[in-house]
Amino acid sequence: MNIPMLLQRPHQHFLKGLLRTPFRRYRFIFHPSPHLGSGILCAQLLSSPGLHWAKWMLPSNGLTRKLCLQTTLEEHTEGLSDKEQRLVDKLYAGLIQGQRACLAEAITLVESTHSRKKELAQVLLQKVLAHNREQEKLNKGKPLAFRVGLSGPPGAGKSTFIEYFGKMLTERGHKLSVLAVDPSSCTSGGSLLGDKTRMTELSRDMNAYIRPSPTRGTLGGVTRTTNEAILLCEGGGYDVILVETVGVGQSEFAVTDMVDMFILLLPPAGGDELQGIKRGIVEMADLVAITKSDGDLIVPARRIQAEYVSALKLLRRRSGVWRPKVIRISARSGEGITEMWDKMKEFQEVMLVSGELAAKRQKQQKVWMWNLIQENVIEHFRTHPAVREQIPLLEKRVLSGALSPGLAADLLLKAFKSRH
Ligand SMILES: Nc1nc2c(ncn2[C@@H]2O[C@H](COP(=O)(O)OP(=O)(O)OP(=O)(O)O)[C@@H](O)[C@H]2O)c(=O)[nH]1
Repeated sequence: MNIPMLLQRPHQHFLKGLLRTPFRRYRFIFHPSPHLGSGILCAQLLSSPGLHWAKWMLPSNGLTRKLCLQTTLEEHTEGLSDKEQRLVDKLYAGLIQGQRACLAEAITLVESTHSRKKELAQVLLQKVLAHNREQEKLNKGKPLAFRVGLSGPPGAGKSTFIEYFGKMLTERGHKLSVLAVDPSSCTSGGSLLGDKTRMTELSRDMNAYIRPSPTRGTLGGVTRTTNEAILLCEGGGYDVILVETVGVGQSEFAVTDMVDMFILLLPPAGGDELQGIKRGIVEMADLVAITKSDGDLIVPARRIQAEYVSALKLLRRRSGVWRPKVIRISARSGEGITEMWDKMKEFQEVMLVSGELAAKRQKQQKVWMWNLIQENVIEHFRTHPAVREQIPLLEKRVLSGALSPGLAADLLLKAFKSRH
């Protein structure tokens, strides 16, 4: 049902009352008078928990804008069929009881590109988030899981390390989940990262959950689903979450925005082999571990360690309480791995006590939100009818040099704004 409404300044108190009513089933069309404080109104509308659909009539030029499409858990739940409700309830119950099959199905739901499934995933996520918040309160505000990013060039020894490290953690009573981010799998359609065959023993361990990278979507899409998968794993009681990424491209940078601690694994190899490692990513590392420090490789491992110790000294400090460390490990002999875990726990502790961890997570939430907005806005722009039809021609003219890129961008933006 559509309910047209004229709002004027004296009616603001009426609006406040209205915002408290359960008007989920209605559609509201607001006609504010020109002098009405529209900013205040917008803010009130957007913060209204039940608002599902509203149209904003701009009286000056008659333009109709969809002001907001804000959906809430309550509304989603209301709109679910019995079958959908049963699915969400089943996944939620199974997930928080620690059933791996339910966690796997929940992550598949989050990764789905089907619009209805995406909605169901959001309902489930909201429930899991509420559960996680509750648990965190019981945990005296301490985060439920230690989120660790792990990156390194191909062949650095990541999977061998995860297998050893993961077994050590589960033997100590931890629950570990390994999530992979590999944007190359989006184009190639297949991924080895996080592949169970790479970590045969760990994948059989009931206290470990290994999830390969989704093979569809953009890097933005993959990071979104990985972020959501982290929350689901936390709901499932996993207290250590490793996010593994291959050391090429932008994926490691994306991962640093999802985790509490970022670890770089480097093989004891010369400069040539390490060229694939972007300098910037070394700067992001909280811990650098030189792998394969055993047998004949101990000597080169020591050399690389010394090189990185000096290199890190020159870098600007990112934390007031933690200095990045460089250690040597071997997943074959096990050397250095217990010490590595000790260092990781030390990092977590100092970051927690100093408040840097909470600040970092807050900042990450904001980055995550803006990344999603950025991706959606660009998509919206590209698919806008007025823009879409002009893109091929303008691109051609830019390529031939007949039009400057700046002017082409201006023209497209103008087309976007004029028929928005
Ligand atoms: N000597 C020695 N060799 C190792 C160690 N860890 C891994 N390797 C070897 O290094 C090679 C690469 O190891 P992986 O664990 O597959 O490396 P990765 O980084 O997962 O490689 P990608 O799957 O290509 O990303 C294998 O041949 C391993 O046997 C170690 O601690 N010591």
